[in-house]
Amino acid sequence: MRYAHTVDTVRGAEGELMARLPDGALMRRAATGLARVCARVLPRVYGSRVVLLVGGGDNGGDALYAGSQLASRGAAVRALLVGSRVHEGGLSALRSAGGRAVEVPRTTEIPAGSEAATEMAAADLIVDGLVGIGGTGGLRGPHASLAALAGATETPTVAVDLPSGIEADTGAVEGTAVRADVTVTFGTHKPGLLVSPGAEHAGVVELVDIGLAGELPTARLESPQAGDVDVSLPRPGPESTKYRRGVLGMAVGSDRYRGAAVLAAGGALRGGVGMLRYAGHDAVATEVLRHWPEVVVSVLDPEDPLAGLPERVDAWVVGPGRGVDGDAETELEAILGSPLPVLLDADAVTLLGTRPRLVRDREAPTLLTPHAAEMARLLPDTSPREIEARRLEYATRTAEEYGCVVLLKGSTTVIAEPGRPALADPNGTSLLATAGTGDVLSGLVGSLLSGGLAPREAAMCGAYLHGLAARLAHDGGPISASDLIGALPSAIRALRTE
Ligand SMILES: NC(=O)C1=CN([C@@H]2O[C@H](COP(=O)(O)OP(=O)(O)OC[C@H]3O[C@@H](n4cnc5c(N)ncnc54)[C@H](O)[C@@H]3O)[C@@H](O)[C@H]2O)[C@@H](O)CC1
Ligand SMILES: [K+]
Repeated sequence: MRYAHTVDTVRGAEGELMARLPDGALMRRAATGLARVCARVLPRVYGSRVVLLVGGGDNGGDALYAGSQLASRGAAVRALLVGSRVHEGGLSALRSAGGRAVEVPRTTEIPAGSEAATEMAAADLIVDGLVGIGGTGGLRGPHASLAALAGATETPTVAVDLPSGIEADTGAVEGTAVRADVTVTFGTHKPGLLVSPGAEHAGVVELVDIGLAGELPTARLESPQAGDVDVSLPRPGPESTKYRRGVLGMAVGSDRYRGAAVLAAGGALRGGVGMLRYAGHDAVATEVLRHWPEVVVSVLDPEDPLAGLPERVDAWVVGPGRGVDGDAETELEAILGSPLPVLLDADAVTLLGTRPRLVRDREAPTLLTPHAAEMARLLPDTSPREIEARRLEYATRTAEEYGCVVLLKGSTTVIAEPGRPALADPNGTSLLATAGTGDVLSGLVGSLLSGGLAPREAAMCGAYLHGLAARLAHDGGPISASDLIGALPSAIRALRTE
């Protein structure tokens, strides 16, 4: 698991630790770790050209001290100072090691042809020490234009603590932000490094141990790795039967949207469900059976659909392609009235927007899996764009307001449960941005719910495997939701070799 803590928590922990250590010890640890990573990124340190972007705070101080270490190993290091002040200790260390520093004029626009821009383009490495956890709001003045000019070069870029311009606690990006190839972060991850859009600016994230672990409380956010999914995933043992492995009920798809049912069923079957009981009208049920003969189908009578819903199941998936008419609403109400775990996706989430009490008043485990537009129907005062910009915040808010577990789909899948650390899936990929992948996810996560996992863990494992399957299915061209189903078994197998 990767753990991330908010700025306030990091500052508190650093304060405790600093009180017991000699002055400057933490910054020395941070700068040494940073210099080590920079040396790995450079083809060779001796003779290389390094440009430091240095803001007025301790983030700039880290860059200056690391720069001094590279300079003492023979790199030509030049610092561009943009803050209204500069870390004096760092600056004198750089100068003593033979590095040079120039003040950048504090005009807002630094032109593309300026000396600073030319130097960045010609360098072997840019080190971004503009702002770290002390940054507030979008980058201002020369900070913004240096970040933009750095982004216009091909020069490898290492960000100090976090890419300047991303909000440490949320991953929100307002305006220009540095795009790093590698981010060297200190003591613990910051949420913004694990959640998009911030995560997309961070590149490979390297954590430098500065001795903070003992001072840190429970994380705000966790990001599962292959081993975490591997230990949580239910696997059949010698005593398993189809019933013990879990029976999933599925009220998904309609005569109009038959594909949703076929895809969700595929996700459940390849996710390892013991038995899948599908309920739907004749045409869609026939289609499911044609694709997956192993499914046990209940054909619903249009005159009395509730009577045909299967009873002996361990969990339910409801919603994708099911519609939002009166029948769909009555069915949703009936299923939520059971004491079983229920996953609500797509149309079921839309219906919930008009009947929030259906979940708010429910005590049994409930998991919602909306994308941003569906989530916006649950939080009428917001918009999909706002949700995408602040995923962690809105997933957490929805979980709290509805009193259930929420998996917010998209660039970074975020999972929130009241009172528990949120989870950020590390496997997000734009390969998944194609119709039907959400249906596969609902079936996959449903199979894990029926196998006995709690909603948060089922969502964590499902999201991880879903992204991994997309990557494994990808051989250079686009993939479709059906390819994803085929790759799920390899994704489960790959957990042990990742
Ligand atoms: N506190 C500690 O014990 C340690 C801190 N370290 C470093 O210190 C950093 C935090 O340092 P600071 O608290 O000095 O803060 P920062 O260096 O992150 O930023 C503060 C400076 O940036 C300016 N600024 C803030 N937002 C801006 C914006 N949007 N546009 C332009 N300028 C902006 C401020 O005016 C101030 O000069 C960490 O990220 C890390 O790199 C490390 O050395 C490890 C130890
Ligand atoms: K930075």
